Amino acid sequence: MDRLGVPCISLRTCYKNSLIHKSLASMGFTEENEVKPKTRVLRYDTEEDVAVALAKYTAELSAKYIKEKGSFSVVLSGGTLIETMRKLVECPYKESVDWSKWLIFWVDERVVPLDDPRSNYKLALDGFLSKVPIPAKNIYPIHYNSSPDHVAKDYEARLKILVEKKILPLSPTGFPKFDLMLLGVGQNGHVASLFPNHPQCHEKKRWVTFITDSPKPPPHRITLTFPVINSASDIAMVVTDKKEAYPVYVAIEHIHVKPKLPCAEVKAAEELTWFLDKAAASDLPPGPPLPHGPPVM
Ligand SMILES: O=C(O)[C@H](O)[C@@H](O)[C@H](O)[C@H](O)COP(=O)(O)O
Repeated sequence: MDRLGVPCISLRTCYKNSLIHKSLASMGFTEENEVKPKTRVLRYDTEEDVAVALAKYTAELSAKYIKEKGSFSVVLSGGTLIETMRKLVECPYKESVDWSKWLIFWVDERVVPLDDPRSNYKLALDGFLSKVPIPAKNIYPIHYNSSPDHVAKDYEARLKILVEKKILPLSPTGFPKFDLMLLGVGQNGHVASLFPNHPQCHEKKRWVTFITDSPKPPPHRITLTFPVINSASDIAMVVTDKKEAYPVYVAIEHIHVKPKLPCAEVKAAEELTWFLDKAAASDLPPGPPLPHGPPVM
C-alpha cells in the first residue's frame, strides 16, 4: 500500500505502460485502444485486502468477457484460493454477477473421488459453487474413474469436445483458451500440479497430464499443462502466505534458480496479475520492484 492506501502496482508495469502508450500514440491510437499490460504486481497489506481486490477483479473480468463473448470460463485451483475467493459470493457480486454464463474448470485435481475431503472439486463446491447459481451443466470437474493416466486422457477428451462444440475457443497456439485462471503457488514454487524438476513441466503436446509422485500429498494428481495454462487470456496468481515469499520473489524479480520454478514459467496471453499480501511480498524489494529488466543470469 502507498501512503494513500492504494495498492502498489509495480514500477516495471508502469514503465511498460508508458512505453506502450508512447508507441500507441505514435501510431495514432488513443486511450480507448489501450492495451493491457502483460504483468501487474498488486501488493496489499492483508489477506482480507487481497480477498476484496480479487472479488472486484474477477467480477469485472466476468462482465467484460460476458459482454464480449457471451460466457466466462474460469479455471480453479485448490489450496487456499477458494477461501480467498470468499468475497465474490457476498454482496454486491453475488447479485450483480451473471453466474448463468460462467463455465468452471479445474487446473488440477487430486485423484480421489469427488466427495473426498482432499478433492479440489469438493473444496470449490463447499466454499464457492454451492453459494452461487452457476448451472450444473456448466461445471466441468475432473472425474475420478480409474488410473491417473486415464483420468487425464478423459479430461483432455472432454475439453476437446467443448472446443469442437465451440463452447471453448481454441487459441492460436492450438490449445484451449480459457478466460481466467486463478492459481496459487506452493512453497516449492509449484503451480497447479506442476512441480519443480518434474517432467510434466516440459510437456508440450498434451493438454492434461498426470503425476504419481507429487511432493505435495496426495501423490496421484491430474494437471493442465503449461501450453494450456499459458494460453489463458488472464491469469491471477494469488499468494497470501510468508511460506511462498521466496518463490514469489524468484518469479517476479526474474531470479535465475535451478531447477526453474514452475511459478516463474506462467505467462498469460493478455495479462498476468499477482495478488500478494504483505507476507507473500516480504522477500520482494521494499515498495514496488525497481523499473529494471530481468537481472543478469
Ligand atoms: O490442489 C492443489 O494442491 C493446488 O491446486 C496447488 O497448486 C495449490 O494451488 C498450491 O499448492 C497453493 O496452495 P496453498 O494456496 O494452500 O498454498
